[in-house]
Amino acid sequence: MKIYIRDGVIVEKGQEDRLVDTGGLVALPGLVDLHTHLREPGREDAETVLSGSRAAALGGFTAVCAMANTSPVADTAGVVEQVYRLGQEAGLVDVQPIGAVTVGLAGERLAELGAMADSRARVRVFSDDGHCVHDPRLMRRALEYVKAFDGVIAQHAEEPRLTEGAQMHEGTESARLGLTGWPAVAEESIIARDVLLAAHVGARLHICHVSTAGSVEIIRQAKARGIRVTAEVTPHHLLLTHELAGSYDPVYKVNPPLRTERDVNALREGLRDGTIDIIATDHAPHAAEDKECEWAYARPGMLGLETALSIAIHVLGQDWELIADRMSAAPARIAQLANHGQPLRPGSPANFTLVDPAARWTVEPHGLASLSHNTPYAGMVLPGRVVHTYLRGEQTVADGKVTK
Ligand SMILES: NC(=O)N[C@@H](CC(=O)O)C(=O)O
Repeated sequence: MKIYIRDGVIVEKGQEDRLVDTGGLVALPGLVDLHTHLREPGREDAETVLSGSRAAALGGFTAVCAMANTSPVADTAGVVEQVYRLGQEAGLVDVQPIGAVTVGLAGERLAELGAMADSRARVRVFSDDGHCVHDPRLMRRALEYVKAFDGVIAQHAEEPRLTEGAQMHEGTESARLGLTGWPAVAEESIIARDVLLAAHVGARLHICHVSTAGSVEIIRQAKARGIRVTAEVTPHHLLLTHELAGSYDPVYKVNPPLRTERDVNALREGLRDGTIDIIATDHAPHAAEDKECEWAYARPGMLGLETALSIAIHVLGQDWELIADRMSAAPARIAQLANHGQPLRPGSPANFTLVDPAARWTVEPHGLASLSHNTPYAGMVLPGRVVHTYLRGEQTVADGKVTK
């Protein structure tokens, strides 16, 4: 297949100023991640906008949405503009900042949602991720506010009173290990409440990192009723289960926690039938001091950007149409990123990635572009490798190496 490009846009044959021959590689629209932690400003030892952009490009992404739980929190126009500018300077993927819903993620007062929406960063997705917007009145107000510009509230669904002291999924394994559990109902009760609030307000709600079979069922029913809810699942919740906590290796500690095989199967089914709209990485880099310690003291979170596509291929098979929808078209639509997610045809921006489906590679934590090493896939042999990535016709990854 040949892709003809002019001024960063795909054109008809004969109009190009540049030609890319895909050879035997699979061409996918540039992947879009709705849930990335870039850690800048504040924890540049764990990740920066530049290092995270490198990891993203190597993973086949052309756009990432940067979560707001930085330090300072991205709760003002000033901070979201800073992150946006850093993304432009890195120039490897489009970095779209997510704004906090509440000031300082404290869950008490609404942040400057309108100012962030009107800023140069043009924020459309708001999230207190890492924290649940727990107060139902505040959640209602946030939904009402963003409805005016068809924005979306991305909820980290966790009833904090049910997860106090929680270290892992509440079930047979937590009982056996003697660790406090994070019950499925802590997630499901917030999702149930919030789909009703979204229905009441008529605004868009997005559920971050869905992890339980019960959550999938609530979202399925809400969609059947016409409620404007979308949902994401992470690669790790599609593959890994709670028994891994038995190793006491904190690389497996994550929020929400790894669940049961039954949950994994329900998440896969939900992703296939469209109940779950997208795969989002929840790329959560942590410095060694925060991760290479005892389980109880370790921060939750796992790397995801550089392995997401391979895990998707591993879980879904080489279903390129499904992968292109769940990892590019649908997340671009939810985040209102008009220049991403389009099919590769004349008129679309030349954002794409070329993948060798036959390649297998071994995950080496210190060989990744991320500044942190907390991948749960160390030593695993994964299918599918990103060979080249293009952003507006410019190569960001060439022969598996980032160009900047
Ligand atoms: N997903 C995670 O396990 N961690 C996230 C925040 C969070 O959701 O706790 C992080 O920022 O590290």
